[in-house]
Amino acid sequence: MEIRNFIDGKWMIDDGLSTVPVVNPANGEQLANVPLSTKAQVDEAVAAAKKAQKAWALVPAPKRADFLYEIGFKLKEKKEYLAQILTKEMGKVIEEARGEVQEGIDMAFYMAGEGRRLFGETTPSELADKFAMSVRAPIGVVGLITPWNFPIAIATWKAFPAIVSGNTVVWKPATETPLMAYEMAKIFEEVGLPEGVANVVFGAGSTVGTAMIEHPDVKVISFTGSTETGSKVAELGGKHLKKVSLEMGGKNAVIVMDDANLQLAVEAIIWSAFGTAGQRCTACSRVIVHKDVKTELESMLVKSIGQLTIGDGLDPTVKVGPVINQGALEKINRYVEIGKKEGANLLVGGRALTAPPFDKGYYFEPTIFTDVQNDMVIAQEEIFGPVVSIIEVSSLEEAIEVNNSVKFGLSSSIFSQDINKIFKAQRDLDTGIVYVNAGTTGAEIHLPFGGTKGTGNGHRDSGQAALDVYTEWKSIYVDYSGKLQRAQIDTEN
Ligand SMILES: NC(=O)C1=CN([C@@H]2O[C@H](COP(=O)(O)OP(=O)(O)OC[C@H]3O[C@@H](n4cnc5c(N)ncnc54)[C@H](OP(=O)(O)O)[C@@H]3O)[C@@H](O)[C@H]2O)C=CC1
Ligand SMILES: O=C(O)CCC(=O)C(=O)O
Repeated sequence: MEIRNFIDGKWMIDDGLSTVPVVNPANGEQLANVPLSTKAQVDEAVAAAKKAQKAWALVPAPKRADFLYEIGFKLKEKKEYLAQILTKEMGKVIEEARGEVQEGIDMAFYMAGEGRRLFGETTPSELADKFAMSVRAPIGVVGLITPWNFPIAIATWKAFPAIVSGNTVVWKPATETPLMAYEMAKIFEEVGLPEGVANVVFGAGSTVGTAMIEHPDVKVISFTGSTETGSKVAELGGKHLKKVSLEMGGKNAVIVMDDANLQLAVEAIIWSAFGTAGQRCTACSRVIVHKDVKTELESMLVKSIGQLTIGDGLDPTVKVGPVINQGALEKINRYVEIGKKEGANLLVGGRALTAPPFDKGYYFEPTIFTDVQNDMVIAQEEIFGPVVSIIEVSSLEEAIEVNNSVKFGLSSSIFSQDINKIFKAQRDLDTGIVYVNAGTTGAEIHLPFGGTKGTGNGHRDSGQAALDVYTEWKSIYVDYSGKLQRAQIDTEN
């Protein structure tokens, strides 16, 4: 199958472009070819988006929202079909793929609801016969750059709030996982979204992403990906005075206190560390455990890991699928070797699986290191694979300090039954998301999603907060006194 760019409501025939294969990480099967677009396609897409934007902004927001409802219904109708493709291109197990498509459906309906809200403010004026209000105004053409680990959900977190608030979008999906974007473009076409409102341009980040950021008609860049790439995006965006929203890496921890329900903590750690083979920015990659329960927690974790089936995510009995590609496998392996050299003890796992039936895909055993010191590389850097470090602490204060000592600030979690400890922790943990008696993953789409420090730059995806990325506040004063009333004139003296 040849994937095509979707620009101005049309499928482009870019015969001159080179292509790269899209590969199923579970078994090496070639699924499609994706074009490597150039600046020329970006220019075309941005021109189409710019042309469409003025008219789109004048469509009443509830009518814009009607398209999102239609998109939501289509996603629902195609949920199983899309989930199967998602598992094939990205590797996550089918129940997680269904969950991801569901996030897209939820986001479509949630943001469609915004078409009848998009609340502004009215306030009293200082002056008589004067009305004061503020409204959200669209910004223009928005560029979206998305990663491979959530190839549909993250795009919906960005595209839907942008579209409902009157912007038009140019979306560059990750080259590794273009099929979800291709399917989404088909849905844009099927629901009759006006030409140019949503455009999809496939290709390498260094070419297509850069061309989008540098384009003078792209006013906002919304990026999710690694901290390394995000900082390049911010630098280039800053140079071109773009509004840039960044969601980047994480080094998330589950804190297990001495009074925790250990069974619950174990289930949460297993799910949030090894779900999606650890390739979530919210994945648990550190367990910060109170010394009094460390040994018991470790033996429960080892027992639980033994029950995880590894394999092709399309098999419903499989709990841990492959990682995305050979490069990821090698990166995870490197970190495991570093951990061993640093003196951490390998409790379980630690190897890539290369013998049949795993030899055609990219599989890594769920891995736990224990006796990890907080300053070790494996305790500080994002590994983005199924590897967890256990760090022992003696108090809640120490647990919070360890949690906060990394350069990232996305998600954290505490297991305790003591309300005082829980409230202290939710106040002092410095991440954008805090879970209590639950793992570090599983964000809901109607709350802000994002993090502090090296994870973000102050913006958020999802929830009402996402609207702040795609709108400008406009304050409007209407004077109906019929005379010139001068504000800011002090008449008292
Ligand atoms: N905080 C959050 O919300 C989330 C963060 N992440 C983070 O994303 C990372 C994994 O995703 P991954 O795709 O590898 O991340 P990358 O940063 O490599 O890529 C993300 C996107 O940026 C593009 N890109 C690459 N280079 C540039 C560039 N110079 N200019 C503009 N765009 C560029 C990529 O394109 P291409 O690859 O096609 O070349 C891709 O579409 C992890 O670090 C993870 O923590 C993931 C999900 C959520
Ligand atoms: O697990 C979650 O809450 C969402 C994770 C996510 O979006 C990501 O890892 O990219």
